[in-house]
Amino acid sequence: MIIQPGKLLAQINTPDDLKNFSKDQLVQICDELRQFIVDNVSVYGGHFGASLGVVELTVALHYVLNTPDDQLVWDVGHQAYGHKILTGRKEKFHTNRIYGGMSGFPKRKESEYDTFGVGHSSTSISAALGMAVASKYKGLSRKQHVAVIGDGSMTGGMAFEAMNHAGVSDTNMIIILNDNCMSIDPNVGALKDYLTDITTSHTYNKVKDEVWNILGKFSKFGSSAQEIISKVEGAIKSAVLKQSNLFESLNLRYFGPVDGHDVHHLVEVLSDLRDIPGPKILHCVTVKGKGYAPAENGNKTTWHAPGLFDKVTGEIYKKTPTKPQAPKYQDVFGHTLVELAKENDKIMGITPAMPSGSSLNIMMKEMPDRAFDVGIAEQHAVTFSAGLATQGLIPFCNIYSSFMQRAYDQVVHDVALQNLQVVFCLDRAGFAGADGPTHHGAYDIAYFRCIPNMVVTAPMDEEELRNLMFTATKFEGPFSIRYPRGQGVMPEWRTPMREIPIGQGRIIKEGEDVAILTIGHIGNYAVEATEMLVKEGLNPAHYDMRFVKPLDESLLHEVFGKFKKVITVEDGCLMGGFGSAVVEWMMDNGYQAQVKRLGIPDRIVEHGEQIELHRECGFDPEGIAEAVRELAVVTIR
Ligand SMILES: Cc1ncc(C[n+]2csc(CCOP(=O)(O)OP(=O)(O)O)c2C)c(N)n1
Ligand SMILES: CC(=O)[C@@H](O)[C@H](O)COP(=O)(O)O
Ligand SMILES: [Mg+2]
Repeated sequence: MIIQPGKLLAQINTPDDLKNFSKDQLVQICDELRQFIVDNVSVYGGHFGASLGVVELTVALHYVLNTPDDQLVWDVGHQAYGHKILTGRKEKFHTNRIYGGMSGFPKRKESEYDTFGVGHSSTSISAALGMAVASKYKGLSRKQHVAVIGDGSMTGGMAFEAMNHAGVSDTNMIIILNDNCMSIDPNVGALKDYLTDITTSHTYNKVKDEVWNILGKFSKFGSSAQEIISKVEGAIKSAVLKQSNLFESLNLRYFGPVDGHDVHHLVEVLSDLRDIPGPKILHCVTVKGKGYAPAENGNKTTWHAPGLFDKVTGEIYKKTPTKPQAPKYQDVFGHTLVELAKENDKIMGITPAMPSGSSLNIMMKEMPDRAFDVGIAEQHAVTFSAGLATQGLIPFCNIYSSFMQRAYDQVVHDVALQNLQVVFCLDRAGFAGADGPTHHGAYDIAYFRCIPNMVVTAPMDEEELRNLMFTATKFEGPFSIRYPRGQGVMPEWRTPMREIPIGQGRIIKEGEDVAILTIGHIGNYAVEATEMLVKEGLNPAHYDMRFVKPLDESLLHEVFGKFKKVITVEDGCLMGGFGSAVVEWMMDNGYQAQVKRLGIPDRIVEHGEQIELHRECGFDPEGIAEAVRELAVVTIR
């Protein structure tokens, strides 16, 4: 079903088309753009509240700027649906995040208007600054560079590293701080309080408006007039604000706060700012979910990415299961951590800005002094955990596999080198699904298993997850547990917990001719595959290795002693992953076997449902079965 846009939006395929409309028509264009997003996301899914919140900003930016020549970088990119629709992708917007369709995030290969590939937060200022410095170097002095960054993303350290550099760069750059007081969950930390302070300070805002008026009038009178105004403005601002303005202290001229839903005012402000040289920041106050009542007034976390919903009633569709459902792994983690923490007062919980996504919010609610949302700050989350561990506490640091890439040095330098007891729970390991390659947790097995001291594990089901979490509390060193996005397999998951000997795998099914070695949840596909194969008269064995590091050596002696044909299966990158570990072990121990490794190949795998991506990469149940069939008939050369 292709959804029809409103009358004006129908005439807009590029920002040049937008510029053909009068300023007075922009309000209607915003309404139609918002409606088009509601119509599509309610039926096809995707991120929601963030895009609604920047509709006016998006229209104003493309109206004022000369994109794609002027360069616009969206932070994270989950708010860029309006941008995509206005820049040539309205017709295919219904394929958003669907296998083979357009990406849910800006992507350079998708459009020349997508200046930078995004998905992970807090990169926009660095990227836009790089572009701005390049323009300056090339003598393109009129070109503008804009980074649009949310208040949540502004809590990421990279954003501050970039502002520190931008402040001394003398480049044409506007940072737009889209402040809606929300990350996915409510935003946290002292910066959030600081921004609220500015937004609500009446005295400051009154003076600011007056300064702005003067500035607006004189901004076109050349650089010496601007310099004087800038000094006056700076003096007034710091006299008025209790503390000096954070951004001004970093040499970024601060403008705002402005109403991010007043498209006319935004057009004026952006037109003025475009003519002011140097790095500057515009503080826009917006409402996440703006213009769609259930999202604007309801639970903003739910409406961040609500799934499909009835756009008229605002009812979010939930599947009504006919039989008891297995829980999500994240919920098993969340409840189990509380259970463990009740028994062991050393246990603490840490998440960098994903309390709902990781289910650490369960512990945050029950034990607020022992569970922390530290903002979008993966590096800090890891080193903060390391600090806790030095004091004899046992931090469970829960980070999505792909976001953990940010904190690699902290894992090595701050945790592993000191052999500290930090438990890393890597959620969303394996293919993330519709979020695509920026979010796939493809590399963690490879990048963790090469770190000395690190134990690397993956549970095949809920019971195993609980056992591994329990085991981690007894192990005095770094311990990682990876599990995927989505449901497990055990509706009755509250099993008693037991300690698993470090490095011990298990046999799932005896067999002959071919052995399948799996790691983690994907082992359930191997169970399906072996059931299919048995019906066909084949009888492969199946082992769930549980540990990538240390590997279960006695089990491997048994496997390679008995089988000359082995298949490894992992929902992780083939290069350097679990299969590689098995082959290395085989070589080191003098065995010879034909080994077929199944997993994520050495290329970028795009977005789609997890099962579609598993199929594409040949490790869905049928793919595993086919690999066994092929191997069963081939003899070693
Ligand atoms: C490095 C990293 N950590 C976590 C996330 C998950 N994440 C995506 S959007 C988001 C909240 C961003 O908040 P903000 O920038 O204020 O944007 P808003 O949704 O409020 O518009 C988070 C935590 C991410 N994309 N990247
Ligand atoms: C944009 C972003 O990074 C998050 O919103 C992410 O899409 C959340 O993923 P989950 O839905 O798996 O929690
Ligand atoms: Mg926000």
